[in-house]
Amino acid sequence: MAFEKELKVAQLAVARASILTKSVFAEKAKGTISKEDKSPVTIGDYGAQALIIAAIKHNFPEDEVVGEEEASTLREQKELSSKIWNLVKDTKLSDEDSDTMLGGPLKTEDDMLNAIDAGNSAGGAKGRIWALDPIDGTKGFLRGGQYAVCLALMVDGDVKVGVLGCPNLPIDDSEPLKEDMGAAATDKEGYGVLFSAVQGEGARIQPLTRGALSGGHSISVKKVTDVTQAVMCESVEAGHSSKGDNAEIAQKLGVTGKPVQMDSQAKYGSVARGAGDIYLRLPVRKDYQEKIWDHAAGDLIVREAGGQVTDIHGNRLNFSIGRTLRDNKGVVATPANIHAQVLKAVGEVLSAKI
Ligand SMILES: Nc1ncnc2c1ncn2[C@@H]1O[C@H](COP(=O)(O)OS(=O)(=O)O)[C@@H](OP(=O)(O)O)[C@H]1O
Ligand SMILES: [Mg+2]
Repeated sequence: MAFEKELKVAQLAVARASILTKSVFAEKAKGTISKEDKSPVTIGDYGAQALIIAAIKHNFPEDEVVGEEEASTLREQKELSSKIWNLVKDTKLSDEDSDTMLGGPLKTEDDMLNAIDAGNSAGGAKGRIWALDPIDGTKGFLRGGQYAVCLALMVDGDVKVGVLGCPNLPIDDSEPLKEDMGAAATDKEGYGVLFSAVQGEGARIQPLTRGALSGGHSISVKKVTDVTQAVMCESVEAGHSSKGDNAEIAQKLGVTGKPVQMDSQAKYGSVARGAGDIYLRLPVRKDYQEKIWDHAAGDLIVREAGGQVTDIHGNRLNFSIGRTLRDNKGVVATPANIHAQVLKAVGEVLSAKI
């Protein structure tokens, strides 16, 4: 097996960071984090980034990380920083060996800030670079809906390992897809999954637990024989993907069901396990460049599960040119057997608008 250690570190680091995000949400639900704070997402984002980067740096000191956050403002906000530190220092997997593999707990608040700042890679086509989104789907996280802790390893610009922690997706693959499944406030029975993929070795899912991660099974996209029955997933925010274009494309394909709206890369995970079939991300603003941390893990997981992922022009997502996907526009993720058909409909609808 290739990238065995990288996969294990990524899975455990994402699981540990997911635990932190759940504690933050629980504090918010209890009212311990006051409303004026507006900071649950900041706390979760910074805390999860610190934990994951510390784990990467412990195991692979030479690797670079493209992380969504940086700590310069946090260094000036002492109160916020110590709040985050209080959570970070106490977040553990229940399995001691696993924590040890991640380098154990962080030692000082300064270590935490330095770990956050180590996510400053410019990305690119050379070497080993991790792409990290500590909380993707921030709005979903705040609502107790879908969000994801996302980590991918790129080698020379090619995604080799992808892991998505989705604390609020159901463990049961066959549960029909609906928005806001689960509640992040608790370790609710039956919710929380970890998707992983290694290039060339398929995609897997396992329950996202506090203990050592084991078990699980391989997943694959659903082979859609009749596209009119396909389940489409789309962003919640109208500003992130055009709802109108999505509806027109659905109509062109004859899709009858309503699209399921969910935040974050949980959409990629859902397509990969066959709970959803088509994920379209249709540009709203011409100038917006998608960020690599919003797509790297999901792209690999869907492709390894038998799906195809391209932009709206049919080009593979290009993770090798920096922190953004500036060569691409939008995303079309589907089972391989319907990708050409969906892409054609996307092209027809979007070209009519230019
Ligand atoms: N204008 C525009 N167009 C496209 N995408 C944008 C745009 N603005 C932001 N973002 C990024 O969208 C990430 C969340 O994507 P989602 O698919 O989860 O969207 S949604 O929350 O369901 O609307 C979100 O990631 P998070 O910030 O981690 O939540 C952003 O990086
Ligand atoms: Mg994101």
